[in-house]
Parts: sequence; structure tokens; C-alpha cells
Amino acid sequence: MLPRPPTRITLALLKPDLSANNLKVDKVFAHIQKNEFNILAHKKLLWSKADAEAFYGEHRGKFFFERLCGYMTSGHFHALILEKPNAITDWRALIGPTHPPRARINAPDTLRSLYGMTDTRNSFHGSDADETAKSEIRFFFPEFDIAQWEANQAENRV
Ligand SMILES: Nc1ncnc2c1ncn2[C@@H]1O[C@H](COP(=O)(O)OP(=O)(O)OP(=O)(O)O)[C@@H](O)[C@H]1O
Repeated sequence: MLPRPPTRITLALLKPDLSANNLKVDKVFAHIQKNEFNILAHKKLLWSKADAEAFYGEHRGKFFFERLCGYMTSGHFHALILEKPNAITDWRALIGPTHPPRARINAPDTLRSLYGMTDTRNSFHGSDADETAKSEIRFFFPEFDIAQWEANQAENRV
């Protein structure tokens, strides 16, 4: 049997504005399947202000920080671990530019173009690098054994 190509993992969020609409959530999940991501874990969460401030701590002090934390605590949202070769770049390509109005002009087929509302309410998140993905996965899924996942990857390669 041929070895499977190595895969990567990323943390994806379907933010509260999108998660409030089950029809949209179903469409996004269909899109995720169609683009051949493997969903390794999935949970629906409701954040406290402290949770939002902890996750978005790097943005503390920026003009949009309070708005961002208010938005992320406004309702339930979905967190997913997605797996695929190039999961990080593929998921970020699928969701598109951070700002939906720009996405509608420059990347009209992306999820933020289709579903995002404003610069803050942009409906999705995706990790931007391997190390960030791991730390974000630990934040949302402390029970997910990254070391074990990496060991399984290495085994599949021999
Ligand atoms: N100029 C802005 N005005 C309002 N909100 C913003 C602005 N820039 C970023 N945000 C909000 O802060 C979040 C985090 O910003 P960041 O720069 O990390 O963008 P990103 O990496 O594209 O988005 P994410 O981290 O959610 O994938 C954005 O997703 C958006 O909700």
C-alpha cells in the first residue's frame, strides 16, 4: 500500500454571526467536506468575556479589541480541528481575506465574501502557521493529543 501524503492540522472557527444560522452552518459544513478536510474534532461553545480576551490577547489595545470581544461573546460558535495536506493554507484560502467587503471584490468565491458581514463580523477564523495552529488547538481542545496525532503521522509515512 502506498504511504498516505503527510497531513497538517488547523483550528477553524465558525464565528457567532454565522453559527446563529443553521442553514448557513450546514452549507459551510458541506463546503468543508467538498474540499476534502477531515474533521478530527468539533465542539460548540459559548465564551465569557475572559475567554475572548485570552484568545485575542495579541489585539488588546487595538481600536477594534472591545468590539471583537463583544462579537465573540454574542452567541454560540463552532470550533473545529481540520486535517488535510496543507490544511492551514487551504482553509485560509477557502475563507478568504479578513475583511469581507474586500473579499467580495478580490476573492468573491471565498466564505468570507459569501457570508461575512463587516470587518469585525467576518464569520470565520483560521490559524496562520503550524505553531499557532497547535497552540490554538490546545486552547480549544486541551483533550486532543497532538503528540499522538504527530506519532500517527510519522507511522503512516514509513
Ligand atoms: N480593522 C479591523 N476592524 C475591525 N475588526 C477587525 C479588524 N482587523 C481585525 N479584526 C477582527 O479581529 C480578528 C482577528 O484579526 P487578525 O488580524 O488576526 O485577522 P485574521 O488572522 O484574518 O482573522 P482570524 O484571526 O479571525 O482568522 C479578525 O478576524 C476580525 O474579526
